[in-house]
Amino acid sequence: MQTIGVLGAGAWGTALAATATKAGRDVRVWALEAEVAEALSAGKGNPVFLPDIELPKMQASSDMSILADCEAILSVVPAQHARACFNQLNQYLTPGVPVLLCSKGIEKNTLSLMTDVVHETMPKATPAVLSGPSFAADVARGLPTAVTLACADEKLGQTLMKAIGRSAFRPYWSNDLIGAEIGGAVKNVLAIACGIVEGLELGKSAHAALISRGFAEMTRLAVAMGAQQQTLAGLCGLGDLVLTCSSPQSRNMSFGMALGQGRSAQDILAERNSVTEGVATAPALTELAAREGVAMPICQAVHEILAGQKNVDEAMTALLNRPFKHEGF
Ligand SMILES: NC(=O)c1ccc[n+]([C@@H]2O[C@H](COP(=O)([O-])OP(=O)(O)OC[C@H]3O[C@@H](n4cnc5c(N)ncnc54)[C@H](O)[C@@H]3O)[C@@H](O)[C@H]2O)c1
Ligand SMILES: O=P(O)(O)OC[C@H](O)CO
Repeated sequence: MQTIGVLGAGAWGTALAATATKAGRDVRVWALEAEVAEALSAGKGNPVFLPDIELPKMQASSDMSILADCEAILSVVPAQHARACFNQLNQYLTPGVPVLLCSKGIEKNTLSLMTDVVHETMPKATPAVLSGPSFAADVARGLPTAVTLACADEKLGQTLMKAIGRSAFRPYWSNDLIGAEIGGAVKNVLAIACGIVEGLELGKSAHAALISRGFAEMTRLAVAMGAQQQTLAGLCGLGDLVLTCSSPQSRNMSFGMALGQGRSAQDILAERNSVTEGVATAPALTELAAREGVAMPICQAVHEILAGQKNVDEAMTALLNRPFKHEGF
């Protein structure tokens, strides 16, 4: 597998394109913004979404036909834009081509996971999922991490791992696509909650308790949707949850911190050109949890705050006054 297409040149698409280039692949990048495509093609990095990081030169275009006939596609557009992009991408795919889903979110209103969106828009494609603890800036700088690469077919999974893996970017194979998707989507909402706890200065004990109970929520939903429990204990679940809930380098966590400090969601988002996936995923997750009959009180509290149904203090008081119960998933 030599020719790799990358759909989306935000911070993560750019970092993955750089990784695959360093791994020796022939990489082609589709960027929505012409200025990003021009800068990447000229070897000037990505001044919009990954400024001040030196990157290898790569072929890029804002014309999606650049992805025609690639042997694999990495999809790295924000979850709420995936469907529109896939509708356009479909015409350029060869039958059976793997589409490795690297974004972390659930589609609003339809409650579709990204694999569902692939099935509905690109029936020729074979979906796979890449998820795990990985800040784009770290990966683009060549700092080491490990991620889950979930693919139903182990042989195809191995081929994809060899195509994009390097010593500093270590994929581990799993056959559990649903587990990998749910882990990545839910951790973003939980990171907003952790940020709120941090912004309210509730202390590190509260922070750790929230991560642990959040992990129980994530696992409950994933298992109810057919995932394997052990997947959530891996890189795409606990691994990414710990990373995203631990550092203001996370957009979701820093968004939550600002909310906890009393700022409005609208004001915080207006200052950003980057995506904060947990914001759109929170309402979708609340609906999905209700549909599956799964209790997700922390994620629901985030949704209630974002929907203006409760302020942060009211949401926190409600969480702390839930009935005592048996621990566990
Ligand atoms: N940045 C990270 O560290 C990181 C790591 C792992 C996963 N992810 C996931 O990758 C996905 C992309 O995030 P990112 O950080 O690369 O993005 P980003 O915040 O750096 O950039 C925003 C992206 O959204 C794109 N965009 C905006 N409007 C669009 C539209 N109408 N159609 C298509 N694309 C549009 C922009 O072109 C750009 O690529 C998200 O799901 C995120 O959760 C990000
Ligand atoms: O900056 P965030 O919160 O979107 O998190 C980035 C990655 O998903 C961390 O693995």
